[in-house]
Amino acid sequence: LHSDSPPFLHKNNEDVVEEMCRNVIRDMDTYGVCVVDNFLGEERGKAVLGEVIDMHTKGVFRDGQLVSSTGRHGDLKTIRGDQIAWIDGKEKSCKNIGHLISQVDLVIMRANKMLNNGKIGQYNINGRTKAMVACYPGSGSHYVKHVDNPNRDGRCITSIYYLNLQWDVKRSGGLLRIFPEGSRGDKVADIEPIFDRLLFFWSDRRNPHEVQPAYHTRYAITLWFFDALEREEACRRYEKERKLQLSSK
Ligand SMILES: COc1ccc2cc(-c3cnc(C(=O)NCC(=O)O)c(O)c3)ccc2c1
Ligand SMILES: [Mn+2]
Repeated sequence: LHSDSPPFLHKNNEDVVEEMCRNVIRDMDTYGVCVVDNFLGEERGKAVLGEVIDMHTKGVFRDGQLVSSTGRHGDLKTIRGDQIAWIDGKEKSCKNIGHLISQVDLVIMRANKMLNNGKIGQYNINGRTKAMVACYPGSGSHYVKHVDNPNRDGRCITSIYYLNLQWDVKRSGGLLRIFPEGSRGDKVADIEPIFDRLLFFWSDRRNPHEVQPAYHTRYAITLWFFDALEREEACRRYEKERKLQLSSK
């Protein structure tokens, strides 16, 4: 699952990107999950972290809070404790986040071209969401087991870049646990949200996952990549539902 990538300075070297793409394709085909460590290198990684911390300090994050009153006494149990901000990477105060996004794009679009005549895992990736910068505040915030794309909304790959220096799961929690489908609970993928780690996994029901309670501030940047066909069908469905709702008013 782990493929160490060489230091950043060679990153733009064609055959290094090529090699990384082959690892991503191999791991996605074999496990549906892929981890690339030292993705940007320490200097660039810290520059991205600096921009995220600045955003947090400026109060840019909004509660991603989804709550449900599941407790008997109607107490509100949080489903999701993260705070989020959407970034397209062109903002002048986010040029390092913008560079991270372009590097992840490079890997995904190259992988998309390389195998299965222009598809990765039978997908044809033609777009993505903006970057979701997420902060789990250290107060035991967590995210219950969920599937990112349970109903074919077009997202096929979840890509998460972690920013947490000297993160120790034993002390700080915040482990991402993926329960790959058909693993009958005995095989899980435990991903520590460590600094400069890039993670890919299929966004659909193949990868239910949870974020275990975090006891220190935990930062991550997520991009979801779209499969052209699934996205087009989802938008068509959405358009039809919208028209139905409008006509029934
Ligand atoms: C309707 O608007 C929104 C806006 C943002 C949303 C973000 C998530 C989400 C999904 N997954 C994770 C996750 O699995 N993180 C794993 C990790 O950090 O290691 C996460 O942090 C956040 C879900 C629904 C949303 C709906
Ligand atoms: Mn998720």
